[in-house]
Amino acid sequence: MKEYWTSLASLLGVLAFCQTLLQVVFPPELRFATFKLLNRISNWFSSYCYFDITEIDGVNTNELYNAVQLYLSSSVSITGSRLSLTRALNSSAITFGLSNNDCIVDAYKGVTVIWEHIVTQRQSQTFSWRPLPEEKRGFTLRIKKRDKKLILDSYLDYIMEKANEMRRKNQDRLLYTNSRGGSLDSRGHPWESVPFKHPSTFETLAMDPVKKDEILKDLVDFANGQGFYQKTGRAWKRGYLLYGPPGTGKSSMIAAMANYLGYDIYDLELTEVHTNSELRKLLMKTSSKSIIVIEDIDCSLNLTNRKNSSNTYYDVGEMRGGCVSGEDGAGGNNTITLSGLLNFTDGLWSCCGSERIFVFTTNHIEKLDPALLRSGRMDMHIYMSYCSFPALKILLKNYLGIDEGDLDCAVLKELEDVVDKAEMTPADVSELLIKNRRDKEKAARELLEALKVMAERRAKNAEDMEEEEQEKRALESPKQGCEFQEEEESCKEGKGDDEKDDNSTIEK
Ligand SMILES: Nc1ncnc2c1ncn2[C@@H]1O[C@H](COP(=O)(O)OP(=O)(O)OP(=O)(O)O)[C@@H](O)[C@H]1O
Repeated sequence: MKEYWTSLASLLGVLAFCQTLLQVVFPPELRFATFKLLNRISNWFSSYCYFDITEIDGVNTNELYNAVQLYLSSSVSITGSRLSLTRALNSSAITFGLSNNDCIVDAYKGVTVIWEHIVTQRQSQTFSWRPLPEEKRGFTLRIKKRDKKLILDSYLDYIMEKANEMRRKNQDRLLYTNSRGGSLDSRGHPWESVPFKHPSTFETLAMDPVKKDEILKDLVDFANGQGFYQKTGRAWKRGYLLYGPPGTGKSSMIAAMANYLGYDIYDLELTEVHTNSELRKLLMKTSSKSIIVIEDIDCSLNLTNRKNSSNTYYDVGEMRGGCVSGEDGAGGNNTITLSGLLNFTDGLWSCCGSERIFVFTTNHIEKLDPALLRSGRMDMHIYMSYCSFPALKILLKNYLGIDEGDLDCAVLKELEDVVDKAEMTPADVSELLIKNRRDKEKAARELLEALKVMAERRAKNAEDMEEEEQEKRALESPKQGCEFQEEEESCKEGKGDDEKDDNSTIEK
């Protein structure tokens, strides 16, 4: 036993001597360099390479980290055995996350990669304008060296794209409004937001399917068009003008667009904006991937003023019951000019974000200034029409669960014959269907009756108007009779043109 202790003491003595010798021969700097060299040599021979993606890049949040976290959450939920669960503000979905220092395997185009979530304590709080989290989090991506090109060229982009898609699906939309008369909230923000839960979608929207498809394709092209807009040097934005009678689904269309693309909505109340510069500030505080809406643009701005005035300014004071103010070429007091509004959608300021859609709605397109309608201003003019037969079939399906085949052929034919003549809005048709939704037969019958009554009333009105016109003409001098006849004919021609326009979606 004594011998054993003596040998151990000698061994420790030798070790202490070797350590001292090592300290003398290899000072700490040299040791560090040697360690690095060995590391490099081992990396040289290793077939793997590593990428670190930290949560905070300097002081900014690293978007790639968030994207990886979200992307991995879908596979983690299936394969992981220990998960971290989170639910973001305004989100209706729970996100699964990789636990601290856990690994997960992913595959992309036949290549296997390994993700490790690394969490360490932050050493010291370096000075920064915002406090950093106590934990330092990051992902390490381990891949084979030969796959480096594929990973750098497309895998990371693929992750960003997938994450954006998931974010759009998970996140509830937000509806912003500026209806506080220009006042700012506690964060100095001019917009106030509430969760946007409008259930309208392109499936529930009652309109001609061909027109609907055209709009959907346009939206998809826009949302996927980053490359196109970059290549052509155009700002990544698109303008839609929705026009048509009240109750034809203009607001529902905006909600469907937002739900389809996963964009937030900024509902701009123009009557609450006093100057062009205020308008500009509001625009600057909107985010990308959003729809900026000005509803009833003809009521928000008195655009007809232009025709009566040599100055091209439009006073919103008048619409608010205020008084007309002086000229405001560059955004002076209490006026928004048409040029200010056009700058808002078209000018340099409109490009302070990207992927934005502008939607103007109006019940009276004829009241709008031609400058607003000119080619290039609003890319697509969409007429929201009275209920047509294809739209009626969608409403019957949505509200009553009735397919074309479920209805008596004779009833279907009658509905088809009468629906266009009735000029009933989808809103009115919906109301009728909701009222009798428990009894499908009765609902269809009553709808048919209502459509017939409306069609008769319209025909009678048209007849009365025609008679009135004729009486008026008869009262005029017989000398002018022939002139009137000519006018009438040209008038009829003009009307025909209008009707043709009304039934089409005009894309510029
Ligand atoms: N095309 C449509 N498809 C489906 N539902 C519709 C349609 N049009 C109207 N509706 C129904 O009528 C209601 C009112 O429609 P909406 O507010 O979208 O019309 P609008 O054209 O924006 O009217 P306004 O010009 O008065 O604002 C909607 O909530 C919806 O239920």
